[in-house]
Amino acid sequence: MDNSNYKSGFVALIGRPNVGKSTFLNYVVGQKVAIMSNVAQTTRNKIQGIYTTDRAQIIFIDTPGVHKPQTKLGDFMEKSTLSALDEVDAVLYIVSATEDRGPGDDFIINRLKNVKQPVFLVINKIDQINPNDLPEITAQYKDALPFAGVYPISALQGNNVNPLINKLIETLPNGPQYYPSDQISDHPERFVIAEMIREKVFELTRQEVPHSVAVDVTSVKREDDKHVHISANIIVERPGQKGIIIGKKGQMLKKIGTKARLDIEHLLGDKVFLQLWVKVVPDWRDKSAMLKDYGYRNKDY
Ligand SMILES: Nc1nc2c(ncn2[C@@H]2O[C@H](COP(=O)(O)OP(=O)(O)OP(=O)(O)O)[C@@H](O)[C@H]2O)c(=O)[nH]1
Repeated sequence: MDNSNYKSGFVALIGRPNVGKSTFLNYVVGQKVAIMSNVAQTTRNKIQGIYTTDRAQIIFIDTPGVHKPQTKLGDFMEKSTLSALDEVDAVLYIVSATEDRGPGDDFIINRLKNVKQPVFLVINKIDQINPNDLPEITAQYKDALPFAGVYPISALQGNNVNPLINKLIETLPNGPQYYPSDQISDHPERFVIAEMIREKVFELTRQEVPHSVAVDVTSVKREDDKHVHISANIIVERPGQKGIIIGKKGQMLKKIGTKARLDIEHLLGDKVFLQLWVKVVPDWRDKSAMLKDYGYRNKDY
């Protein structure tokens, strides 16, 4: 096969929390790789989703929501977001059509001013607005940067996503297919498994448990060619949070485990035994050394 016209490259997704970055990634990559939630700032790591066809490969970097750092974790997240921008071939700046431009956007726009690669403005959630309002929404952003293109989309329904992908491919340099076509994420399985468990914790406990929850997958063992045994710790900051996650007679933890197991089985295509423990580690977010242990590694993600 002649590969000389093959296009490939890295694309960063950037935008305020909750604008739909994970939803976009999931739509394009076609499988659940990034945590999705109504709660802001759940995407803590740069998660890569890989889109591959016979003419192009796009490796998406899902940056955490940009926000003002208050803890070492926040600091770390911000650094990794910004350094990602220097390494990519294009940037998708995603905004939500349902929210006005705010200080968070000004912050991002300021950072993007130094980016030399093409930046596309993606206006998401257009399924939520009256089409007549689109010009007014677009006007809030369109002159803020020399955008390489403006794309109103619905990441949830897929509207107008294909033209955006085609334009992105056009923009990318000629290059090799970096990853095999069946690979959707270059993260270790453990990371995706931890994210799936974290997602269930948020989904089921809602507002009761704050974002100071980490999941540490301690072992993934294959019993035979159809069965996988997984152990993981859910790490919280306070005993009260532990109580909520365990629930009355362990009911909540059981529910979290069952829902997470089904997702993990779907991911791995195997039967899974999932064992969950809840651990209290006070102030883990402020302990830099421990961030490493819980998988927030600057180099890897
Ligand atoms: N109606 C509608 N809802 C959307 C669309 N895209 C995302 N959402 C919803 O918006 C919420 C936030 O979406 P996410 O994909 O988690 O947002 P995110 O930008 O990754 O958020 P962070 O991880 O906090 O940075 C979810 O409830 C999504 O279902 C869309 O195109 N239309």
